[in-house]
Amino acid sequence: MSNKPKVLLLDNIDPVSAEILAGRGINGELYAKLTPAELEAHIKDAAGIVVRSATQVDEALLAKAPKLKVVGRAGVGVDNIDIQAATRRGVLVMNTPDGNTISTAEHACGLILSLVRNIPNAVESLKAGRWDRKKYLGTEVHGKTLGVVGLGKIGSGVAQRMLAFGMHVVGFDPYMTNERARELGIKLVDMDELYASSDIITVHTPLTDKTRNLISKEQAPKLKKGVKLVNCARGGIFNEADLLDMLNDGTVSELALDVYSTEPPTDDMRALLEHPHVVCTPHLGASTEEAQEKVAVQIAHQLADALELKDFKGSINGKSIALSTNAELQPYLKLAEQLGRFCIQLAGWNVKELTIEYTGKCGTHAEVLTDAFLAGYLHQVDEAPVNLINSRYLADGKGIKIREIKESSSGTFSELMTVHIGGAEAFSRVSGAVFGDSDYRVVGINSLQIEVQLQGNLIIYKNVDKPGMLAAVSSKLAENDINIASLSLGRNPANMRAITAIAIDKPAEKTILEEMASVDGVEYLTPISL
Ligand SMILES: NC(=O)C1=CN([C@@H]2O[C@H](COP(=O)(O)OP(=O)(O)OC[C@H]3O[C@@H](n4cnc5c(N)ncnc54)[C@H](O)[C@@H]3O)[C@@H](O)[C@H]2O)C=CC1
Ligand SMILES: O=C(O)CCC(=O)C(=O)O
Repeated sequence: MSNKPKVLLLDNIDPVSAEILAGRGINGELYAKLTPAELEAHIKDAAGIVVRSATQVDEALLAKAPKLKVVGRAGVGVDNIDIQAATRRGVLVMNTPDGNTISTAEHACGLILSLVRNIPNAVESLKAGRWDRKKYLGTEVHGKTLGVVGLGKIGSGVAQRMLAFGMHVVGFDPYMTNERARELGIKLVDMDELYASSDIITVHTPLTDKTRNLISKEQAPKLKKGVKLVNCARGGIFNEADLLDMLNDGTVSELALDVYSTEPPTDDMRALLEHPHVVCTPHLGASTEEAQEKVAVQIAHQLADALELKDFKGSINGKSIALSTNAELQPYLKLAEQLGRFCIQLAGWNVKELTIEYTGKCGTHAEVLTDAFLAGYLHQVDEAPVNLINSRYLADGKGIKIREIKESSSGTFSELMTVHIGGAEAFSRVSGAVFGDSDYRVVGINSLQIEVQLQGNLIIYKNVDKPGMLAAVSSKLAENDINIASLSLGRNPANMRAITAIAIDKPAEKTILEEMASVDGVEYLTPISL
């Protein structure tokens, strides 16, 4: 059996993806269509899976894929992937945001032209032996107003193309600046103005709570009578149940759909699809040779890069993971993770608030460093694996409140990470720093200076600061043949308390730790293994 990582390439992905993966030492297995049972069998040992829109990557499927690291979408929309479930499981989800832009924009324009010139109906009529020239009198788009909702890659592309046809283009997109709109020749308007002024409305947004039912009976009074509608984005942006009535009462004169809230559309959609003023295509926006090759090439490279932990382009649920390959960050990522491992063992599970204070330049990357800290902090959590993708999500699920503070550099250390542990019994603050390239140390616990390397087996205890303490505690190690590798002690004369960190050559058994903890004056003792 090959020990190369295996990636399932589903939904008729262009075979070029398998060739690219093979060149990167990855087994890409191409399957046009799998039954649920076959998919379950194949996904068991897969490190990656690439889909288009047909395969539903849901919680149930992810649960059957213990080795899965990456889900790749050869396309834009990820609505067939349960991002939350993937994030929870630490599985990276990535898409290819621009590989099919041109094809989809061209398809939307094709639909617009099909509508205004009755092309599909006219073709069908002629093929049926009729010569209906009068019936298929059309209209020009020149001089008419096109309303584009969603001025991202595809929406802007449609606008540009239809401007070339002489249309006026108005658009709505909360994230589009006036300056960029002006450059494109689009007039930015609010939705009410877009509804009121558009002869044709085309939508190019994702399906979200804000875009669902963007056009339904409710908007009818706002629309230009006989408006033409195009949806080449996602089913559900138009209220499908209302569209038939809106066509029948003349609110909408022509409708073009490429996408449906259920794909393939269910039987209750038949009346709408068969309506003479409806042009419909079976989700063909991205179905061109060029787009399919582009997305297959892009996703294969992206997936191979991610599996090699080289780059995370196109990642959707791994904001910080994209940064994690930054060479300068590596020592701080390691420090953060080791500090996380240290803190959870020091403070236990009752912590409900963690404040992470970044001193110096490392604060620029506070977000990814906190994710790394949390990955270390939650490393013992049973929902393996915990990584930069799901660590914050898991912390949230455990009700742990996370705060970040960024300070400019001050004091002894120019770069310092300090963790304030809310609700911990004995140890409420831990500071760590990087020495050289790869020497990670705790440099303070509570308000005391202490220096211990974040590696191997440690014992940390708090004690009354009185003569003979160290000898009494360390003798228990000597009696059990455990060598001390290093030792650091911080004292607070004001309250006569000290904290001691001992690095030992091998782990101490529970009975030895109990003996140490029972020494008179030891108030709290905990082993730490890193
Ligand atoms: N029919 C097909 O085969 C294809 C469909 N698509 C779909 O087309 C849509 C657009 O894709 P792209 O342009 O690549 O994405 P994009 O991310 O570049 O653009 C989406 C735009 O929608 C805007 N937007 C989000 N919420 C909005 C709202 N409430 N009102 C107005 N604008 C809003 C965003 O600001 C963004 O500019 C997506 O839904 C995608 O899944 C994409 C490729 C192929
Ligand atoms: O893979 C396809 O053909 C669907 C494309 C699509 O809808 C998308 O990329 O969002």
